[in-house]
Amino acid sequence: MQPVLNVEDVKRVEAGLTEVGVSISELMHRAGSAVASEVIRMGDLGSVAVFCGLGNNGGDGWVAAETLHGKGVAVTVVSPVDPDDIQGDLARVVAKSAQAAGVSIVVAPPRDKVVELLSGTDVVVDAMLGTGFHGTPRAPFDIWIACINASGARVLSVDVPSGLSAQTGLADGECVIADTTVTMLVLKPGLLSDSGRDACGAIIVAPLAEQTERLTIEADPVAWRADLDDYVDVLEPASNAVDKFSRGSVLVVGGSTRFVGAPMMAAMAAARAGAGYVTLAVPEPVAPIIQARMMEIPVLALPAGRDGTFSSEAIQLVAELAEKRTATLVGPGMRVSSGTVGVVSRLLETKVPLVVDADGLNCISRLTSNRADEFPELLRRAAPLVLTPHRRELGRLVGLEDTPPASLTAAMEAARRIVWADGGSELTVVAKGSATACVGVDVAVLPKPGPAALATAGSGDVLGGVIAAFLARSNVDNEDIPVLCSLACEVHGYAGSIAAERFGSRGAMARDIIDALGLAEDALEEQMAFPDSGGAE
Ligand SMILES: NC(=O)C1=CN([C@@H]2O[C@H](COP(=O)(O)OP(=O)(O)OC[C@H]3O[C@@H](n4cnc5c(N)ncnc54)[C@H](OP(=O)(O)O)[C@@H]3O)[C@@H](O)[C@H]2O)[C@@H](O)CC1
Ligand SMILES: Nc1ncnc2c1ncn2[C@@H]1O[C@H](COP(=O)(O)OP(=O)(O)O)[C@@H](O)[C@H]1O
Ligand SMILES: [K+]
Repeated sequence: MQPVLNVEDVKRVEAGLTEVGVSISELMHRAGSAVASEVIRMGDLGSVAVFCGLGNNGGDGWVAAETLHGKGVAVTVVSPVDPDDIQGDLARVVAKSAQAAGVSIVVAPPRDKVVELLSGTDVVVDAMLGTGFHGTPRAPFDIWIACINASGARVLSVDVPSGLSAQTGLADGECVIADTTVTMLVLKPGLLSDSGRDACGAIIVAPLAEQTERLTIEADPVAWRADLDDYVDVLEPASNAVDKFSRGSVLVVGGSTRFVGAPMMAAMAAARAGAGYVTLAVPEPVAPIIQARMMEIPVLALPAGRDGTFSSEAIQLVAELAEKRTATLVGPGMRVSSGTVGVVSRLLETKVPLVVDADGLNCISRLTSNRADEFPELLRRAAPLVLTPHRRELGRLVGLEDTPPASLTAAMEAARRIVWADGGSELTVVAKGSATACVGVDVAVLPKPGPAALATAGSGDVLGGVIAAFLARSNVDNEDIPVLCSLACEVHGYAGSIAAERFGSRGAMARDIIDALGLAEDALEEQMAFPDSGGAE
């Protein structure tokens, strides 16, 4: 797994490196030379334009420009001010050095000059704004960013695309859309989430020093990005000596007269994700409709109230059904009523692995008056418990119903309030979004995010089914459940890619993701076994 550090903690690595004798100036030289190497690797370098800002991000750009110039590349630096007028000492020194070496410099060009320069440029190095960026890009950078994005040149961003927050992944104004981002020392969360996913292109981490890895771990990574080989041990190896029960049995509890599709999708997804036996428990009025559409999955009709949701008579029956299965998923399409709240709280008392999704989560919010983090005894149990909220559901769980988490880091923070209050390794919160974090008490694991095709109604029900199937199929220790959930997210994401290929990136529906799950898992397993064979990136 690769560590991800909050931007403020990157400073601790920087300080640690200074203590072992690697100065900031030395780091800047190494950063600039890492950028230059990557530019050269990009090839076809007729001419390169390096757009520099006034801080150390700009300093990296000046070093890269001088290095490229020294290798005979035609390079022009675009700077808002003359090197002598750069305020920061470090950046001024490297800018003057580049100037003395004969690098061509254009100072404060008007927009039409920038456009003209870009029209003859093959590669742009974006060294305007780095981790010191805050707010909205001011002139001239706002103009330069727009011109660069419109230019069609290949773009390499230094540390982070200018205009993007390396911490939140949000961009208040326009940000550079890069083909490649060479980020210094370590991954930062904003590169992996929200607008960062579109802006960064391929991300290359330049560690800059051999001590970086140790110092990064000492600086307490906010999350770990999973690699395929991290998943090798979390699922049981394939065997022919199985029957349908030993392959894992899943109970899906959900549905109401208002929502019939959600529990069906979750149950189908659990079956496609390899559970040998899936049973669906739904309120009695909708059971015949659902059974008529489900061939492989038995549907159990449980007592319902006049509102079309589970009634209190269903509570004990559901618990007894769950105790006979390897894992249970509760929530899809269930609505919030006194009966469904009772079902969820009773299931939490059982001894079986449990996934709570959708209205199951809203039942927990109802039970705790939106403060799940203040009632840890409700969630504390011996068997695994996985909550799968999207950001609005997560907000409702922790008193942020009016201001749900708006970034990956905010979502991880909200999820941590729940898991840290609980304190046990049985609980994992899968904080879903355009980037998802699987947050346990000791670690937050970031799966490789799937395509935007996943943003379609029912896609969350599918993920709930996959996680339940994986819990049913796996024997991992509680500590490894965040990794197991991360694998479930990657299978879901890969299935989204297959569905998008088949039905179009905008046409894929949740049912298509379900149908691709089995192929997606096979393909991922193949990539795990033969990591160098390529496959979907
Ligand atoms: N960490 C490390 O070990 C290493 C870090 N390194 C590099 O240092 C970078 C961080 O450098 P940094 O701290 O100087 O900040 P940086 O991103 O250049 O920005 C500051 C400048 O931007 C300006 N500015 C801010 N907001 C703005 C806005 N909205 N619109 C316009 N301007 C705005 C701000 O102006 P101010 O707000 O102060 O008026 C100031 O002039 C980091 O990303 C990496 O590339 C490497 O050298 C090697 C090792
Ligand atoms: N832009 C996106 N890129 C990648 N994955 C996404 C994106 N938007 C949503 N997802 C994923 O799709 C799923 C949507 O879940 P959810 O919001 O619960 O949907 P629903 O309630 O409609 O079933 C989650 O797994 C989420 O991580
Ligand atoms: K930048």
